[in-house]
Amino acid sequence: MELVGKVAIVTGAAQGLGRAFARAMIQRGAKVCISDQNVEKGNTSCVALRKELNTADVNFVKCDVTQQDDMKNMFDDTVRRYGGVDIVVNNAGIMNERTWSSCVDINLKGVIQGTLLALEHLQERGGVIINISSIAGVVPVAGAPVYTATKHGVIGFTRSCSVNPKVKAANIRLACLCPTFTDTPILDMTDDHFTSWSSRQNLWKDVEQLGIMKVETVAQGFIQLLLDKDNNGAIMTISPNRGIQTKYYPKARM
Ligand SMILES: NC(=O)C1=CN([C@@H]2O[C@H](COP(=O)(O)OP(=O)(O)OC[C@H]3O[C@@H](n4cnc5c(N)ncnc54)[C@H](O)[C@@H]3O)[C@@H](O)[C@H]2O)C=CC1
Ligand SMILES: CC/C=C\C[C@H](O)C(=O)/C=C/C=C/C=C\C=C\[C@@H](O)C/C=C\CCC(=O)O
Repeated sequence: MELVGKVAIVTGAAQGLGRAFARAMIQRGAKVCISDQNVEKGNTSCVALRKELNTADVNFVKCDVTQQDDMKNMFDDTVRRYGGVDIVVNNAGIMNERTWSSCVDINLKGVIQGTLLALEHLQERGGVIINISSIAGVVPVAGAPVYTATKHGVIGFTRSCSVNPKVKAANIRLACLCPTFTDTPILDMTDDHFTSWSSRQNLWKDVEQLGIMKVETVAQGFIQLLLDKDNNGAIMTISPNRGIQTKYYPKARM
């Protein structure tokens, strides 16, 4: 029960990896706010987690990460309910090369907004910010250039925040999680998600090459990243062929 007394927020947690991250933290004693733009799925998942884990320490808040008011309300509601925040997981993300501007709004700007609000809320008692990137944040992906740009941006932003002296002085830690393909609805992509300069077929070749991991496998890596107290600025990749690898980039030259 390593997270007893801790309060966590997870965005995009109505399903998929976000719900798995929330479950794993609740199982370790944390009180968790799950948020999502999908109210129906969010409420259903909240009820299911309460029943499955026999706890009342999970609540759902509607939050579209592209809406600043929603984001602020998510934090304020959590502080009102649980007295503070210790862990913020900026997880919400989509794969859509056609509506590429909304992909940037959700996958990158949403993570930036969530991180900036988290830094404000964690200043007093410190804490951890885990931003969900992807292996597409580390390697080029011909089939999904916009998605890849957002995930590269998440890593650059997170690492830059991690080397800020103010962040270290406030006892705040930031890290990125970079899994490869994992069995969630995001994989239910169709050709409508792509343009002539991206390709579902091309991306699916990568799926076939890399394989598809179970959500539980990625959640194990997430918990390992969360509980490692000395990994500020770390990038954790998780893949079928190389397992969990944590990388530390050279410190920035000031
Ligand atoms: N499943 C995979 O193969 C991989 C996923 N990822 C990343 O993991 C994160 C979670 O993805 P999955 O669980 O796989 O996808 P998913 O599609 O199962 O879940 C994404 C969740 O985000 C929510 N969401 C979408 N737009 C939102 C918005 N504007 N505001 C708030 N919530 C919103 C959706 O309603 C959904 O519940 C994403 O950032 C994704 O890029 C990274 C590597 C691999
Ligand atoms: C359906 C798309 C949904 C989500 C995409 C997700 O973020 C994702 O995992 C994307 C992966 C894209 C991979 C593309 C190319 C892979 C190239 C290979 O060379 C493998 C690269 C690195 C492997 C790293 C390892 O540890 O094995």
